[in-house]
Amino acid sequence: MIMDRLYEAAKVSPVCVGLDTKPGFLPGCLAAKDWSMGEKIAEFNRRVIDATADLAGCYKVQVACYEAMGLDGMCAYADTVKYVRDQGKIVIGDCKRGDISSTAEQYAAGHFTGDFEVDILTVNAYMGEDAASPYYPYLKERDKGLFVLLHTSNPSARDFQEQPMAGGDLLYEQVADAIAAWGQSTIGASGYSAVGAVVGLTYPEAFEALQERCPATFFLVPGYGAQGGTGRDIANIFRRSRCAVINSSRGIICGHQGKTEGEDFVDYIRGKTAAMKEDILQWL
Ligand SMILES: O=C(O)c1cc(=O)[nH]c(=O)n1[C@@H]1O[C@H](COP(=O)(O)O)[C@@H](O)[C@H]1O
Repeated sequence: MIMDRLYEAAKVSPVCVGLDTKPGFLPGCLAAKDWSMGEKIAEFNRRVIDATADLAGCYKVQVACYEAMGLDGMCAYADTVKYVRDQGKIVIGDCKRGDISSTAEQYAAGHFTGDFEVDILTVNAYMGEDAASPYYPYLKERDKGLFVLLHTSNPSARDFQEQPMAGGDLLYEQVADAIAAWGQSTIGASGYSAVGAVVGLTYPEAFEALQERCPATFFLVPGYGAQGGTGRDIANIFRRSRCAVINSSRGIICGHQGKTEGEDFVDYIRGKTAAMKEDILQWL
């Protein structure tokens, strides 16, 4: 089961390297190549993956960065997710899809099979369960997983997600219970279900309460680094349970900026990945 694999990988390293690769992040040595932008970005990603594979628990590829470049960018996306899987590593497609069921069925087919096949997909289920259920058949039949948006990392997360509901719970607390229920029939040997949740590291108190409330939910936790989260923010949770992977994108893949334009750019990116792993594990 995919969350069992992710849990085992995360015990070795909870670092999720975020491949939110934008043209401005390329070092001069790649930017100068006589290739399409998509080809340069795919090569950058391959080199980052090669340089960090022994330090990273998994990778997350943010589709927006590739969609913004049109067909050339989507070829880079396809190349990148395939390359991660070919290395035997787990890849999360960060697409945050959410739509009525007949459309969600198409998103599920598009991201769990074919050119864009990933292991785990981020989905937005604030439309309700029928925005998530079309993905369920793939969880058991193709060993796929979901990370459902729960309490996001952005400052405006409070606008709606923290609104009180009739029974006294906040909206995101009700969503947490729903995510736990949706995953109930897919709980694997590690005790986690194939339906995980996204919780921002920028709200550590909410995260601690959610972990206690949902012990069978595995978490994708963005917000480390560029958004201000640190290893200390996850320490209390990781002392109880290794129930999460922590994503950093800009904080890792921009590690070379201002330092080098040369082929050694990967050394800086590797250094950032190692430092993040150490920063998280030092508290355990
Ligand atoms: O689903 C996500 O990964 C996500 C959810 C969330 O609440 N906040 C959040 O930042 N993300 C994603 O995590 C990544 C964070 O990037 P950095 O801030 O550069 O580390 C981006 O790909 C975001 O789209």
